[in-house]
Amino acid sequence: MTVTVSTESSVIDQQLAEARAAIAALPTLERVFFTACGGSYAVMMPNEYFVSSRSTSLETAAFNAAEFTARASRRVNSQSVVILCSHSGTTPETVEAARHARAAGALTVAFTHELGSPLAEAAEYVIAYQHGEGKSEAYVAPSLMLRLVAGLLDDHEGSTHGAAVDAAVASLPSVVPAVKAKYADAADAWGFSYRREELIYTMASGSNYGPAYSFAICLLQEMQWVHSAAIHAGEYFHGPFEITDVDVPFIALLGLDETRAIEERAVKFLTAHSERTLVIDAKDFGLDHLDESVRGIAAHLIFGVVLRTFADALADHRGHPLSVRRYMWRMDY
Ligand SMILES: N[C@@H]1[C@@H](O)[C@H](O)[C@@H](COP(=O)(O)O)O[C@@H]1O
Repeated sequence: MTVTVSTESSVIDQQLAEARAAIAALPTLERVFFTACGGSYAVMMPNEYFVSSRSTSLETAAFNAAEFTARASRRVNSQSVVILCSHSGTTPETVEAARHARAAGALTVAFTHELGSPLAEAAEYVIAYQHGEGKSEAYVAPSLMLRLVAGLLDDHEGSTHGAAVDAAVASLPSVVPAVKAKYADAADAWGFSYRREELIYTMASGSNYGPAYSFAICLLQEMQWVHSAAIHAGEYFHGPFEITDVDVPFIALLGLDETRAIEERAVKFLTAHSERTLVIDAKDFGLDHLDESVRGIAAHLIFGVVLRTFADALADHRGHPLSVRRYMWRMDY
């Protein structure tokens, strides 16, 4: 059995504080870019939503790392922060994006599980998040990135997101086990019922699009070899709703952020025309204790956990472990 050793939480707190202080010390900050690949890119999406919907002065964008480098935007410069993420720290596109951003004069902050990895070497600041056995839900990549971004906004604009986000993240170690237990039976029943399904779509908007995207491309396509696509709930009525039918499976997310009405409109149509829709509503996550100002942006942290519970159940009933790959990491590509 592989034992995954994670960095101590006190060390991670120090890394987070150092990265935040370095960003605050920039003479001018105009832009925050987020870039990564695959599941790590999906982690970026809610953070781009957070900056975009809350900031009064900063430009922001999230890119696949290969495209970030290929675009070679001249707006990536000394007035920019570039936040990167790679679990392994070895994904070549993400390492290259860090080198590119640094050469362009941007401040680079990398989230990775692997200290000493090429990405950790390439970036100026590194936050080594926890993963695997013994991890704390407060110290995984999505939680830490949200804390960094809230702190960045507070430092730059005098906002007060940090305390509420920190409190939300600190509550995760108690919220997550309860949520997992709550969905265990539903996930098992869904996994059994959908075990022979060849195609399952996902749908969401706003800060929850990232988890929907990650479930479609990482868990269904990569890890289960099930056809899928993440459909933006606002885009649903502009093409995708034509494939809706009684027997076409969807997982539709209802979040708590400003875009919930967009998701509700799509779910209303979907459930009227399909008998195979699983709706996961963040109102059922038990997040009422969180400050209302951050409940919406915190919900994606729980969607990730809940969707993983469904993926574990599906993998179990399909007899197809989530670790199996045909091509990834097995050959040159
Ligand atoms: N599901 C993801 C993939 O989408 C990603 O390509 C890969 C490398 O990612 P990272 O750069 O985070 O190591 O890891 C995971 O398996």
